[in-house]
Amino acid sequence: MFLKSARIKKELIHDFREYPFSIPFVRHLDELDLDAPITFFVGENGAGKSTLLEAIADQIGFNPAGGSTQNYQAFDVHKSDAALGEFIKLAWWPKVTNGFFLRAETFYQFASHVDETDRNGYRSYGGKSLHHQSHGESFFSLFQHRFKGNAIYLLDEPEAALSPTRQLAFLALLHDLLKEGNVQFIIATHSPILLGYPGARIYHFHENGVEEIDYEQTELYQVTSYFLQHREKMLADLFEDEEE
Ligand SMILES: Nc1ncnc2c1ncn2[C@@H]1O[C@H](COP(=O)(O)OP(=O)(O)OP(=O)(O)O)[C@@H](O)[C@H]1O
Repeated sequence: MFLKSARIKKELIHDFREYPFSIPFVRHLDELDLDAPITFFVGENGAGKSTLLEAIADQIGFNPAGGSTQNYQAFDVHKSDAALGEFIKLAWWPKVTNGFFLRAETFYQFASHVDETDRNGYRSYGGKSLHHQSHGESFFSLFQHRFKGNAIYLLDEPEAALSPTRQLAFLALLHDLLKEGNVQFIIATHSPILLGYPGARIYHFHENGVEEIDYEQTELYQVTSYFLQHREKMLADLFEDEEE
């Protein structure tokens, strides 16, 4: 583990009505402990998970549009500035700058950037251009070939392109990397499969701040398991109004 915590520099914030300070968790959170090998961020759409992940990436020196320190500002994506970056303070022991910030929505641009700059036969990406692999294959190639120890990985919805089977394979890959003990992951997710990684720390982002919760307490787990067990009832309730 490398990154111990992220503190919000409240002393620099003057107006909580302005974005990104208007996101509810920013007002309520002072410091978030991150001293776990694997930390998940969960919560409703718009709760601010990506905003915090992006700010952490920015402060590490990763390109906030996605990539590593080598890719910093190498490719630019509209609206990729880390709005909260300057307003957080990271505490390390020890500091690392190896790693990667995965953003599903800018992965296409990242793949183009790799096409322009790769000089070693796409060795870090499974031997072929990420554009010549399916969306899920290209994500998985990155995880399989580029992710190594002695590094920190920030992943924003890595499940976006992965089938359930590949998500399970991704868990196995995480497990192999974490076994070595010198790697740290912070992952924003909506996947009940990824979230099931044993012993992970789970932070729930909500209107009143950020709190640590157990897997079974998460809405992701509860809604998914209820849906799978009571699909017909749930759909009937959902469509009730429409059919009247
Ligand atoms: N450039 C921006 N200007 C103003 N508001 C923004 C901007 N970018 C994001 N927001 C708002 O900030 C809030 C937090 O967005 P963020 O993307 O961090 O949420 P999230 O928890 O990652 O959501 P999701 O689960 O949908 O990915 C949202 O309400 C969003 O609309």
